[in-house]
Amino acid sequence: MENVTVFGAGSWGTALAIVLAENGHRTLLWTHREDQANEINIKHTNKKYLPETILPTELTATSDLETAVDHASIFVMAVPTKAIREVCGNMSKTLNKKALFIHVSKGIEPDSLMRISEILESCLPEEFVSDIVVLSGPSHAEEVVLRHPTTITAACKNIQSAEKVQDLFMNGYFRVYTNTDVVGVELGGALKNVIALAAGISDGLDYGDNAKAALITRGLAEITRLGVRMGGNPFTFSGLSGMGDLIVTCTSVHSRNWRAGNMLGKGLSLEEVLNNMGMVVEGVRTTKAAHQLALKYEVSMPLTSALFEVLFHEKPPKVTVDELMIRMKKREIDNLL
Ligand SMILES: NC(=O)C1=CN([C@@H]2O[C@H](COP(=O)(O)OP(=O)(O)OC[C@H]3O[C@@H](n4cnc5c(N)ncnc54)[C@H](O)[C@@H]3O)[C@@H](O)[C@H]2O)C=CC1
Ligand SMILES: O=C(CO)COP(=O)(O)O
Repeated sequence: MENVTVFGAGSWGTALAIVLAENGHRTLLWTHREDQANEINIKHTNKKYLPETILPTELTATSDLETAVDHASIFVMAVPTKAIREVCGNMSKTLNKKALFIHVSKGIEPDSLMRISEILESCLPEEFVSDIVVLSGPSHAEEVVLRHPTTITAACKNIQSAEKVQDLFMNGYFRVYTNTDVVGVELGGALKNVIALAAGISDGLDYGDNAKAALITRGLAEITRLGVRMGGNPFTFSGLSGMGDLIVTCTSVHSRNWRAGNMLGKGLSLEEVLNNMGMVVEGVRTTKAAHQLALKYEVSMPLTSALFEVLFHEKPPKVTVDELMIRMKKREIDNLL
C-alpha cells in the first residue's frame, strides 16, 4: 500500500481520494481552505462538492501544503487548470524528493497553449519529478462516489508509470486502461469540454437529439483533426478519453460544462452562468485556447470557432447555429484527418 496525497478537494479530487482510500492507500487530501479540511476530518463530509457522500474515516485532509508534500511521493493534481501553476509553484518550495505526478485536470492554458503535463514540466523542478501520468476518461465524480462502474485511461510515455497508476486506482467499480499517447489523452479530455458547452447550448435552445448527435460527431471530427495535427494517435480520440468522455459530458446532467451551456442557450449571460455554477467550467478558457490552437496549426474547427464567438464576442447562439448550417458545403470524410 502507498502513501498518496491528492491536491484539490473539489468533486473530482475528493472522489479519487475515496477510491484510493478504499483501495487501502494512506491517502491525504490537500485543500487550500482550512474550514474544508476541518469538515473532512471532523464530519467526514465535503458538502459543497459532494453533498450526499460520507467519506471514509481513514481519509484525512490538511490545508498545510508542507504536510501534504511530506506525506507522500505520489501526488494526484486535481485542481482546475487555472490553479495548476500556483499550486505547483508553492509545492516546489518544499519538494525535496522524487515524486510521481498524476494529473486529472481537463484543460489547455490560453495564450501559452500548454497542456497540463507541459505546465507541470515547466513549473516543477526536474530532479523531483519521476514521471507525469494523465488520468482521464468518462468519469463524473457524482457516479464514482456511488461506486457505479467507471472506466478511465492512465497515459504516460513510460508505460510502467501508467501501469503503476492503473494498479493504484483499479478496483471492482473503477477500471483503468493504459495508453502511451499523452498528447491524445490530454487533448481529448480538454477539448470535449468545448463541445459539451455547445451541446448544452443546443439543448438550452431545445434543438433536440439530431442536433446533439451532430455536435458530438462533428465535434469529434474537429477534435481529432487538431489532435492528430498536434501529434496525437487518431485511435486515441475514439477511445475512452476521446469519444467516451465526449459522450458522457455532452449527455449527462452532472456535467458542469453541459449545464453552463444549457443556461447560455436559455439566454443567460456568461457572467451570470459562471456566478451561478460555483464550480469550475473548464470549457470556457479551453475554448479560447482551442481557438488559438486552430489558428496556430491552421486546422478547421468550425464548432470551436463558433463557440468562441458566443462566449467572447456575445454573438447570439441561434444566429451562430444558423450560420453554421448554411456555411460552405463540405464532404463528410475527405478532410477528417
Ligand atoms: N468533477 C468531475 O467529475 C471531474 C473533473 N475533472 C477535472 O478535474 C479538475 C478539477 O475539477 P473538480 O474537482 O470537478 O472542480 P471543483 O470546482 O469541484 O473543485 C475545484 C477545487 O479546486 C480548488 N481550487 C480552486 N482554485 C484553487 C487554487 N488557486 N489553489 C488551490 N485550490 C484551488 C477549489 O477550492 C476546489 O476545492 C478539472 O480540471 C476538471 O475538468 C475530471 C474528471 C471528472
Ligand atoms: O470530465 C468530466 C467527466 O468525465 C466532468 O465534466 P464537467 O467538468 O463538465 O463536469
